[in-house]
Amino acid sequence: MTAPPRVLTVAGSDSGGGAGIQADLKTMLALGVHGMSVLTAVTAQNSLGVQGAWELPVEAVRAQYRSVVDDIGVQAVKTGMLSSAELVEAVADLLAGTDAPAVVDPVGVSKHGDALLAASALDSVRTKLLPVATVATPNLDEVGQLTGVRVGSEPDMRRAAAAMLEFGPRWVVIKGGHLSGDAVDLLTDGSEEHWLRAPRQDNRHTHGTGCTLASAIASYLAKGHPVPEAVTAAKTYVTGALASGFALGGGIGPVDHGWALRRDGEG
Ligand SMILES: Nc1ncnc2c1ncn2[C@@H]1O[C@H](COP(=O)(O)OP(=O)(O)O)[C@@H](O)[C@H]1O
Ligand SMILES: Cc1ncc(COP(=O)(O)O)c(N)n1
Repeated sequence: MTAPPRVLTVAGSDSGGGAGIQADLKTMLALGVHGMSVLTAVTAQNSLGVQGAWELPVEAVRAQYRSVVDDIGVQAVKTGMLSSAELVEAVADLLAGTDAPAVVDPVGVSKHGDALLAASALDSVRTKLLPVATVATPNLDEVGQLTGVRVGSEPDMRRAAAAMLEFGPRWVVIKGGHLSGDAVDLLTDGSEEHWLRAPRQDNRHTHGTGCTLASAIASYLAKGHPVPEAVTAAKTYVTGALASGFALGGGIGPVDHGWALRRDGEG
């Protein structure tokens, strides 16, 4: 068998298995690419929230990245929780020296409102990380934190996208998941505009949606799809995963990463 495309996630661990590295690797398996990971932080996390978080030393992050990229090679990289300014800057430097598209999910806070990025790291995200992103995928809270643009409606998403593009990513996806009505995301590079619309799933088990979307984009890019096709296919994957998200624990359960594998009616 020939090797599948290789995708690397640089992100934090979610012990509950719904978001972070665990969501990324499950998404990659479901989409038929070889998933690899550089761990940036460990969280004690479950359906109720984040009970603790511990960052890895910057040398440990650099060493994992070099081990993977120098031997195995990557066709796409996805970044998630980066925790501190020091880690943001180290990862931005590593991405700048890698010849593969980078999907940057500028993770700020968890669904429960727990901080996953220090406030002091925001400036490094703006000036170091976003300029090396092929696609940036902020949610509305992250857009607010990074640009100051508050999005309350679809027209505001255009202004938010323009403000994000000023930091230098090639493309931006403004995720409208937190608005009401249809789940609408705006993908743009400043000249093309693609509105990606899916019916809102009436399901509170949405833990990991952002990580899943970004990893799916990276997986489709690694398979050779251009950005608009990759983001459209990733939106279809996350919508299906959300539709069959399930209860686990006493709070917000995970999306179902395996839904696309079970479409043929198996177990
Ligand atoms: N209830 C929902 N129904 C359908 N799609 C949703 C729903 N909530 C979020 N999404 C979609 O999931 C993806 C992740 O968005 P969002 O939940 O806003 O990100 P994050 O996890 O970073 O907060 C987006 O494509 C968004 O439109
Ligand atoms: C380690 C880690 N990384 C990212 C998220 C964000 O995921 P979500 O916004 O879906 O809660 C998370 N909760 N934990």
